[in-house]
Amino acid sequence: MKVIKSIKEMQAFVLHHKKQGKSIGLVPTMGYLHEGHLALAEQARKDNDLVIMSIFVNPLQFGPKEDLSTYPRDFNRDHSLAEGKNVDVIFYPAAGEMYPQHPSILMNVNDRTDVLCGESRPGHFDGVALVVSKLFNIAQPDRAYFGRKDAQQIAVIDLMVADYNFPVEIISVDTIREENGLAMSSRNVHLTASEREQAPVLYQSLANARTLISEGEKDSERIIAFIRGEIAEKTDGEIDYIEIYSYPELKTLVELEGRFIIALAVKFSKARLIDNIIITNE
Ligand SMILES: Nc1ncnc2c1ncn2[C@@H]1O[C@H](COP(=O)(O)OP(=O)(O)OP(=O)(O)O)[C@@H](O)[C@H]1O
Ligand SMILES: CC(C)(CO)[C@@H](O)C(=O)[O-]
Ligand code: BAL
Repeated sequence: MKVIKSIKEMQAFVLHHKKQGKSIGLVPTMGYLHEGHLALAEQARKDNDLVIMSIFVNPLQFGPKEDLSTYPRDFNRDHSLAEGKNVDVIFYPAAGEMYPQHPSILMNVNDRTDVLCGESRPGHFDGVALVVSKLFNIAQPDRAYFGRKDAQQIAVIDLMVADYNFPVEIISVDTIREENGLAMSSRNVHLTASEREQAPVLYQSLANARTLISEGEKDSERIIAFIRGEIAEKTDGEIDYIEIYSYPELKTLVELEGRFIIALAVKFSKARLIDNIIITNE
C-alpha cells in the first residue's frame, strides 16, 4: 500500500492508472478508522480496480468552538487497518498541502442545510463541499463512498455532484453498529465509561420509534417526544436536535408518509454523536 502526501503525485498516479483503463474508488475519511470506514473500503474494493482512501481532518468544516484540535488521530493504526482491507493508496495530505492559503473561492451550500447539522454547525457543509470537491479533482474517482450515518452529508454531496457535473457515482453504505446498536464513530473514543453505557440508547430509541411507526403512529411530534423522553431519561447527554424530515429533500413533514429521516444529535461531555434511521412508509 502506498502513502501519498502530495497532490501533484496523487494526480500523476491517478492519471497513469486511468490511462490503463483502471477504475478508481475513493473513500474520503478523517481517519481514526473503525468498522464503518472499513465497510466503505470493502465496498470500494469490490467495485473498483484501485481504491484510494483519503485521511484528512479538514479544518474548514469545523466551527471555532468545535473539536478540531482534539479530533482523534492515529496514522499508524489507520495504516495497518487500511492495509488489511487491501486499500491501494492512502492519500494523507498535510493541511498546508490542501490549503496553502485560505481558499479565495468558497462554496456556499444553500439547499438541504437549513436543518439538522447544517443548522447546528453553521458553515460545516460549506467546508465539506469544498474539501470533497478538491478530493474529487485530486483522485478523479469513478465512484466515491459515503456512510449513511452522515445522511445529510450524502444529501448535500448528491446535490453538489449534480450541480457541478462531477463525473462520479456516489455510493452510500449502511451504518455499521456495535452489537448494542451504537453507531461506530471515531468520536466514541471520547465517551466516558458511563456515557459509553448510555450511548446505545440513541439508536435503541430510533429503533423503538420505527416500531411505533410500523404499528401505525403517523404524528411526527409524538415520535420526537417519545425519543426525547427516552434520551432524557436514560442518558446524561444534552439533546442538540431530534428532527424528522423528508429524505433526501429535508423538508418538513406533518404526517409520516413517504421516505423520511429521523435524525438526532446528542452532546456528551467530550463527544457530540449523531445517528439516524431512514424509513419508507407507503
Ligand atoms: N458507523 C458508520 N458506518 C458506516 N459509515 C460510517 C460510519 N461512521 C462514519 N462513516 C462514514 O465514514 C466516512 C468518514 O467519516 P468520518 O471520518 O467523519 O468518521 P466518523 O466516525 O463519522 O467521525 P465522527 O463520527 O467522529 O464524525 C463518512 O462517509 C462517514 O459517513
Ligand atoms: C467526507 C469528509 C471526509 C470530508 O472531510 C468528512 O465530512 C467525513 O469524514 O464524513
Ligand atoms: N463525519 C462528519 C465529519 C465531521 O463531524 O466534521
